[in-house]
Amino acid sequence: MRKIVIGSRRSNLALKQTNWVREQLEKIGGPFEFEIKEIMTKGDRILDVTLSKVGGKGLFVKEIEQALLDGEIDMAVHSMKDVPAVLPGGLTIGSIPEREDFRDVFISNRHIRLKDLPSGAIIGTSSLRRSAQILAIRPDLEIKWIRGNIETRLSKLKTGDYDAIILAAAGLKRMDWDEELITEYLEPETCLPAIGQGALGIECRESDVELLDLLRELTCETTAQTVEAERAFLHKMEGSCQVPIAGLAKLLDENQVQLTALVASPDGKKIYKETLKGKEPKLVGEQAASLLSEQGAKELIDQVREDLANES
Ligand SMILES: NCc1[nH]cc(CCC(=O)O)c1CC(=O)O
Repeated sequence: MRKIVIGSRRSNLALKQTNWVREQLEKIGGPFEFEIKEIMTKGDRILDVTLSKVGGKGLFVKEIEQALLDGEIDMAVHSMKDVPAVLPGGLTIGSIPEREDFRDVFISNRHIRLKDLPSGAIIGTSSLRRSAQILAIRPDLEIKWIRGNIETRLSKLKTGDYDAIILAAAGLKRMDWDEELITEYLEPETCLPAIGQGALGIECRESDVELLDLLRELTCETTAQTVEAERAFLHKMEGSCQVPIAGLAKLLDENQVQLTALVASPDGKKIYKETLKGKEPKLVGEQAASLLSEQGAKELIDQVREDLANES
């Protein structure tokens, strides 16, 4: 009997996701037992700085990856949208289970839909991707940064600093809070989701063949292929969370993958967006990146990078 140690962030959502994966693996069975080890990451500790300024979403993942490399844990369950485009050497995503809802949602105590908000209303988000796309359709709204896990954000909404907040449907659905809170789903035409949004990824050591065999059983091929296209775009675009970047792929009947990819200026005034399809997910992602780059997205990204370098 091998004991497999699963590393997890301490947030309720992370633990919920990790426990779900554990249950699925236990159902598959085999000579394994599982233990969950909680890890406090830097991203969880630093709550007072804009996320993009302190090194981005990768913060949540880095320390867990180090624990994998050190052999302290054997696997970790991530939200794919938090996983940087490039993994450290020696690690791999062993499984991508079936995707939850990929959409963002609108949550407010006073208003039902985004379009109901009066001019000057304050939206809470710490995502450049969300703020750029919302400002593109509602330049009259105000964006105010908000940090913390889902519970923290919901309580900040209650205390009245914000008229509405935007969250991912997937997190709320996994917590079973969707029915009670969601009054509007933002379709991808309005707010294209983050790359990998709604999908989980299970990371482990490349050399752990035994575990990889087990994890493969939990993979959803459709999700894996669509997320591959999205992440190929992210990688080729050299995107970070310092630039509004979004992407959503779906599988068409003829076994083709169709990807909609977006890069925007932070104020939402300039939006590069294309939809393209092909048979090879990785290629489709890379083609999308080339196409948007040619149109001017590359300059936009370089400009943001330069501005950041000058700031610090
Ligand atoms: N940015 C944090 C984050 N990372 C993953 C999710 C949950 C949704 C998912 O699995 O994609 C969330 C919360 C949110 O954006 O509302």
